[in-house]
This record gives sequence, structure tokens and C-alpha cells, in this order.
Amino acid sequence: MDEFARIRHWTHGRQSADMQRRQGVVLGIGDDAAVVEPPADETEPLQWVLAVDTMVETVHFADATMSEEDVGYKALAANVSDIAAMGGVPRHALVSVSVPPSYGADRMRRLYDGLYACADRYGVAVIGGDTTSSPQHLVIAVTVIGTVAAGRALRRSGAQPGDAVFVTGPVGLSAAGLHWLLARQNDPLAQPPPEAAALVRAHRRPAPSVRAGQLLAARGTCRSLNDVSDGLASEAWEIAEASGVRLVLREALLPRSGSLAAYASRAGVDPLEWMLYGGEDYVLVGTLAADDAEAAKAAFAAEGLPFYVIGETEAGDPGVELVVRSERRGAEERRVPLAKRGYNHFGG
Ligand SMILES: Nc1ncnc2c1ncn2[C@@H]1O[C@H](COP(=O)(O)OP(=O)(O)OP(=O)(O)O)[C@@H](O)[C@H]1O
Ligand SMILES: Cc1ncc(C[n+]2csc(CCOP(=O)(O)O)c2C)c(N)n1
Ligand SMILES: [Mg+2]
Ligand SMILES: [Mg+2]
Ligand SMILES: [Mg+2]
Repeated sequence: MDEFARIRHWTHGRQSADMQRRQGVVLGIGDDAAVVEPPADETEPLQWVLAVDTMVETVHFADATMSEEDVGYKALAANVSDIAAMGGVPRHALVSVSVPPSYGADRMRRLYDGLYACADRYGVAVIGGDTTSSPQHLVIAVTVIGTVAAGRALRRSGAQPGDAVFVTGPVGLSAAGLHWLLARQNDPLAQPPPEAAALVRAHRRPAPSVRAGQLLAARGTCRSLNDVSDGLASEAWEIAEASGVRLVLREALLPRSGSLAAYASRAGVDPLEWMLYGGEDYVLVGTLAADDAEAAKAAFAAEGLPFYVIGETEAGDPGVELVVRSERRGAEERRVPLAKRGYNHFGG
């Protein structure tokens, strides 16, 4: 199959005309560029929210860690998560792939099966992309375009002293899943522990907090927001530096997953390492006015969504601290500074 036959094989007839129409698509895949109608919202004016993120074979995934479907799903989900982290509604996606000889047309078709599954899950219209060959590794870069009510986009920079710090889901599962997948690679006969399925799923099929981001944008009390790609500590540091505040996280308040605890104990690893520094969780971390924390939690619960208050902010030099969980009741609170560490493509 040549380049053009491949593109057709991967994308032709994959999304309903209805879904494309709902997102204002006038002209989708097939011309020099896509054409979309700006969405008309009857209640309030909108602004565009735009993001791009890339995944590279051997850096973000490998044959041992992800299926083709998983790669396509996660490439779009990671971008949808950036739109969620602004409080936006994801609408359109452009997909750029650089394809090595090891990925034939049918392997790529499976990648698009996963990508379209994610697109349908979040109501995103795939409207175009780009295709090149690659000498060795697969590279996929997805651009997502969304909207937010004008002036309501949630930034990293609005945290104020006295805010409550929250997360919209548990952290550390994806890193634990990756740990298991890499361990299995070295010992293919190893029996999966019972908790492996949940951890591997968290790694392969992240569930971006899109509805949560929208609820937060609509509340008007959320002052800062970020999504967790590089690890909770690193994203908390980004909020601290952008806002000029200190974030104080409490170990005892961090959501604990039974699967994570069980696997960490089996692997002889402190689960806190994965929770703080693992990354690829694609939950949201942010701050909101402390007096709205209880009501926000209730509003989330009413929609079946988790919301965990995990600490508070303080005035002072930007930084992140952890209040360590004490073994003894009534013991004096012990704080440790958290390193500005996490996944970083160039070390440091
Ligand atoms: N090569 C680049 N050229 C221009 N802007 C960039 C480039 N790389 C990143 N940015 C911008 O820098 C900011 C931070 O990007 P970054 O990729 O660190 O955030 P993220 O996408 O939330 O995190 P991650 O990529 O780890 O998931 C964004 O505004 C992004 O648009
Ligand atoms: C095979 C393999 N090795 C390592 C990792 C871990 N990893 C890669 S990128 C990243 C942070 C997010 O990326 P970005 O900052 O580019 O959004 C993490 C935690 C993986 N997923 N697969
Ligand atoms: Mg990025
Ligand atoms: Mg982000
Ligand atoms: Mg990153």
C-alpha cells in the first residue's frame, strides 16, 4: 500500500457523519487542510484551547508495554488531558505519524482502532493529520483543539495562600503497571499478580478527567489546575512556581489504591515513590478556595466522580512539602521538602 492508500485504510469511514457534524466539521480528512465552523454557544462566548503532545517508541511505549491499540488510545488521551487541565471541552484532533518499516499498514490500522475508540469516548472529531516514513521508531503527535467559556480557562498560575489542594484520582498506578510490564519483559514466564490488570490498564488506557475539569471551570472557585503527566511532585511544583505559593501535601490524605499497595509490597518498592514521581497518571491536580472544598467534593460525588483534598497552600517562596504520615498518634507533624523531580526528557 502506498502512502495515500494507507491513510485511507487507517481513517476512511471511521467516525459517524453525525459526530463530525456535531463538532462543526465542514471538511475533514482529504484536502490540504480541514475546515470547521466555530462552535456557537447560545449562553456565552467561547475561546479556543489548543495543545499538542508527542509519543515516541522506546521513550513512551514499546512492544513489551503497549499494544498498537493502546498506543493510539493513549496518544489522544494524553492530549485530551491537557484540554481537561484547562477546564475545556475537547472537539477536534489532528494526528501526525512517522512510521518505521516495523509498522505495516495493518499494525497502524490497529493503532487507529485505539485512537478512534478514544475519540468516540470523548466526542472528538479526527479531522486530519500528516504521515511520513521513519527510519526506525514510530512517532505519533496529536494536536487537540477544544473550547472553554471565554475567560474561564484554568491556569497553573492562580493559586493563593490558604487554598485547598486536590487531585481528581489516584496516582502511581501507571508507574506500577509499567514496572510490572518491564519486569515481565525480563521474565516472560512470571505469573501476573492479581493486581496487575488494574495497574496495566492505568498505564495503557488513562482516563483523562474531562468532566472534572469542566465542573471546576464552571464553579468559579478553582484557582489553579494542571494535569499529571510527569508526576504529582513535578506538577505541584509547576503550580507553586507559576502561582508564587507553597504547596503542602499530606501523605495521609493521598488516595491509596489497594492494587498499588499490594503490588508495591510484592515488588519491595515504597509506593510513595510511584505516587509522587511516577507520572502518566493523567488526573488533575489543582487548588481551590478552601471554603468551597466540601461543596466541590459533594458536586463531584453527585456525578460519581472522585475528588480528594490532599493538602493546602501557604504563602512563601515557591516550593512543595510533604507532611509525612506519622506512625504514632499525636506525634508532632513532620514535613519534608519534595524534590522538583519527575519524568524529564533531558534529565535534571
Ligand atoms: N517545542 C515547543 N515549542 C513551543 N512551545 C512548546 C514546546 N514544547 C512545549 N511548549 C509549550 O510549553 C508549555 C509546557 O509544555 P509541556 O509539554 O511541558 O506541558 P504538558 O504538555 O502539560 O506536559 P507533558 O508534555 O509532560 O505532558 C506549553 O505551553 C507548551 O505549549
Ligand atoms: C517504554 C517506556 N519507558 C518509560 C516510560 C515512562 N515515561 C515515558 S514518558 C513519561 C512522562 C510523560 O511523557 P511526556 O512528558 O512526554 O508527556 C513517562 C513516565 C514509558 N511510558 N514507557
Ligand atoms: Mg507537552
Ligand atoms: Mg499537561
Ligand atoms: Mg513531560
